[in-house]
Amino acid sequence: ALTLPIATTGEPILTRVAKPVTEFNQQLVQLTQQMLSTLLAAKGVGIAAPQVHSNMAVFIMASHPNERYPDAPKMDPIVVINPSIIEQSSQQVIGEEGCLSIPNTRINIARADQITVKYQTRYGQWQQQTLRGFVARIFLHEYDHLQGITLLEREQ
Ligand SMILES: O=C(O)C[C@@H](Cc1ccccc1)C(=O)SCC(=O)c1ccccc1
Ligand SMILES: [Zn+2]
Repeated sequence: ALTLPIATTGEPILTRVAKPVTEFNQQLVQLTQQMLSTLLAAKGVGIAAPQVHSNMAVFIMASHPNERYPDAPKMDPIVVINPSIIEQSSQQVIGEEGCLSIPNTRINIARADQITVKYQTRYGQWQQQTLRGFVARIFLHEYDHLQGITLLEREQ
């Protein structure tokens, strides 16, 4: 699977609301494979479909320890499709974030420390999970991308 060009600030795709996935077909599998290759090549911890010019409600989370979050969990990439947030803790944590679409930028963002989420796997199976800490932060960052929101809109 080859890597895809990453949209950067100013490209309209980053400001649009992504559309729900209805066809769990080979085309979707190929998109997720290309998103994963792009994510790994960019050494990120997440990537959303709009960032590779696709308007589908799909993102990948791939937490791994990094200089900013050295104790981040090392996890197998998770493909998240048609996500919704069921609950967010009122307790928030401020943390530094980057964005593959906003190069050379680090912004401190307040996010809920714990969230309950629902999403479909690449096979269309519904999952409901509670996420905490850095993984919850990644989910919320990618979920924002599906709403057409980036760090620049969240910056105080
Ligand atoms: O633009 C993206 O979605 C990728 C972004 C995801 C993300 C980073 C940090 C917090 C939440 C979500 C990145 O992976 S930026 C590169 C990176 O690995 C990183 C940058 C700053 C802090 C921690 C990690
Ligand atoms: Zn981003």
